[in-house]
Amino acid sequence: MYLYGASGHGKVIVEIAEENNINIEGFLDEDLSKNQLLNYPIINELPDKNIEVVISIGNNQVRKKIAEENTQFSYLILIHPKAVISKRATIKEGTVIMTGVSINSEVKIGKHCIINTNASIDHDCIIDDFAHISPNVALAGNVEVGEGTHVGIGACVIQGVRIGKWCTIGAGAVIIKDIPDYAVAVGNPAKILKYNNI
Ligand SMILES: CC(=O)SCCNC(=O)CCNC(=O)[C@H](O)C(C)(C)COP(=O)(O)OP(=O)(O)OC[C@H]1O[C@@H](n2cnc3c(N)ncnc32)[C@H](O)[C@@H]1OP(=O)(O)O
Repeated sequence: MYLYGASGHGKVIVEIAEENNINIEGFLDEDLSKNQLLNYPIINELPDKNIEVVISIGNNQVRKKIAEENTQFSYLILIHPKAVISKRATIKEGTVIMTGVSINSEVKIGKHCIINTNASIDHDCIIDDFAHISPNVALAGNVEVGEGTHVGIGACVIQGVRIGKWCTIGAGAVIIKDIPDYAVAVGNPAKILKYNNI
């Protein structure tokens, strides 16, 4: 498999693939100044054929653009062996799940999401495509997170809350009511700071 994006996030994903004994051919990256990361080669030309890929870029908008522009690839799901995932959860292609994550019953996770280190996602949550749930986030039961939304490190969300699409939830925020599309919300209890211009 190849990782698209020779980045710090890519280093974490390499180690998930290694833990799963998946053969890593190298990174794909358009930056010609890069030629190696963690002893894996970086290939600057994008293959125009069906290869197995995970997009290892943290920016949700960029991840979406790359996925939409490169439909010739087969996108893998990568799950760290030390994540605990309900057999009733569903996870779509391109999504990566880091170490220490807990995902409970009937959670639905879309495509090309990042579920980062030690995040806790409780029963019946729905995470839409291209979302990023940062390290140590806690989502209570029945929370919805819209497409492309970034939930910042250590945030927590009470049960039943709906967070819209392309929102940014600040580090450590406590979300106790619904958040509209594109909002940037911070604090405890969280308040809307501004709106993302997407
Ligand atoms: C493995 C990994 O690395 S995963 C990556 C994880 N990264 C994150 O979780 C980052 C999350 N990002 C944040 O929390 C950011 O601070 C953001 C996106 C919420 C805001 O960033 P910016 O738009 O640059 O806002 P800026 O820094 O100018 O702050 C604006 C105001 O909001 C306040 N503020 C910013 N972030 C927070 C926060 N998380 N909680 C409370 N207040 C905050 C600032 O103090 C400032 O207040 P002031 O105007 O009274 O001085």
